[in-house]
Amino acid sequence: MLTMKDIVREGNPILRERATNVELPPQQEDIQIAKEMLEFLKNSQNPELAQKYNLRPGVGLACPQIGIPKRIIAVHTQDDQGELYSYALFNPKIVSHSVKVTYLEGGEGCLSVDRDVPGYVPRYAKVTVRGTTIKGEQVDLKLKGMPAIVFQHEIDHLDGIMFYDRINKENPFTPPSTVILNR
Ligand SMILES: Cc1nc(NNC(=O)[C@H](CC2CCCC2)CN(O)CO)c(F)c(N2CCN3CCOC[C@@H]3C2)n1
Ligand code: NI
Repeated sequence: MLTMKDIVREGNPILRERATNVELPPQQEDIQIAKEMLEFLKNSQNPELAQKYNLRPGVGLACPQIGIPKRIIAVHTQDDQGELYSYALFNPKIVSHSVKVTYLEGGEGCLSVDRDVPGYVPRYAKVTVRGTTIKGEQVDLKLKGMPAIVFQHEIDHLDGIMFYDRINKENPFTPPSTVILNR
């Protein structure tokens, strides 16, 4: 099982590289990686397991964060209606998005960043993400709210972008012109 020792931290150049597409249909090796990433997120949200294995809680994970530069992400989060979004996706990409942007009121963090970086991280309020599931099906996920933010954070990792790259340098708490999500 994946634990925090498997998570590379900022300073590792892999976090600044563009990850490569995986071969489709997904091969067993990549399916295994995707499953382990999703399992890590579930474990990290289980109080007993998180404490037992000293896991930082996570709702998303990108493959470069475990030292493998492949375009694989895992997301395990709920939206504000409490609906569960639990996906591992191969070669995900944003195929459309809203003009509107939103922010997590409390800012963002990252399992690869062992420090607080305050500030609003602008994200599209709505996105359609296209990718391939573990079953090999292509899906178009229409997302808003927390799931939309998580998928954008993870897809950024595949392009070597860290959340703090998007914080306004002059005024990190630039008043958002749109809805603010409560974390
Ligand atoms: C928002 C949040 N970010 C948590 N951590 N950071 C992460 O997931 C990073 C990715 C997220 C940072 C902002 C957007 C994506 C990891 N990243 O670096 C991957 O690239 C959380 F842990 C968390 N929640 C709320 C839901 N809760 C349910 C019960 O279990 C605990 C869990 C805690 N919400
Ligand atoms: Ni991250």
